[in-house]
Amino acid sequence: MAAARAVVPASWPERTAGAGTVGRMTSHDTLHDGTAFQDHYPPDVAACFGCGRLNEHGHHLRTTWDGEGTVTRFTPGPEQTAVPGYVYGGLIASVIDCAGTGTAAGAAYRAAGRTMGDPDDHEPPLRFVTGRLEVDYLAPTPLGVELVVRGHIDEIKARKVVVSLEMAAGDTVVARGRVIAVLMPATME
Ligand SMILES: CCCCCCCC(=O)SCCNC(=O)CCNC(=O)[C@H](O)C(C)(C)COP(=O)(O)OP(=O)(O)OC[C@H]1O[C@@H](n2cnc3c(N)ncnc32)[C@H](O)[C@@H]1OP(=O)(O)O
Repeated sequence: MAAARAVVPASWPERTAGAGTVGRMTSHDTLHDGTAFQDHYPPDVAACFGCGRLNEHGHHLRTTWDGEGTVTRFTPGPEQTAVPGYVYGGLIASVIDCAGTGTAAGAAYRAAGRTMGDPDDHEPPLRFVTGRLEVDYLAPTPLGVELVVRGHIDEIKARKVVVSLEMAAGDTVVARGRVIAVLMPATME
């Protein structure tokens, strides 16, 4: 356990709602302009295969606020087949993963009273990686249908955000997941 490696501003804990609490909407929260959290990732962490806008081969997953929660939408192509007509489970996990880490980043900025992409914000970026990913596959996921993942922030601490997620294909909930997102350690820079 090496808290000293955390890339987190000294002011962070005092500016959150408090360790162990669920983040709430604040008056500082202005990221409701249609841009996605991933649109504002610094270039050095914008190459993720799932959500990096700079990865030309990736999925370019984008997560936005939807009220107090978040939403991520993705329509798998036919190359994402598991068995004919149905989506590969690893892809489903990937979508939940990046929806979770994206939600964590958005929630952390919101809790800190910061706005992602604010050019006047010179504090260190809050970058989250996956510490734990859980996925329950509840129903076969049809190809050719937009998948809608809704994220809910369960817990925010200084170095950790826990997000629960639900994926639907049309009216059918096909998967549920949970992501424990942890501030990216300096060793990954
Ligand atoms: C930046 C955006 C890029 C896009 C990211 C897309 C998602 C990804 O694919 S990321 C790549 C996959 N993930 C990785 O490679 C991460 C590899 N793992 C690591 O670097 C470390 O183990 C890391 C950072 C997860 C945790 O580091 P560590 O120093 O152990 O964290 P630490 O400070 O002790 O723990 C912080 C909190 O997280 C919890 N935690 C850490 N790891 C885990 C885990 N595996 N399971 C559950 N909880 C965990 C701790 O219990 C602690 O919680 P609490 O405060 O409640 O006690």
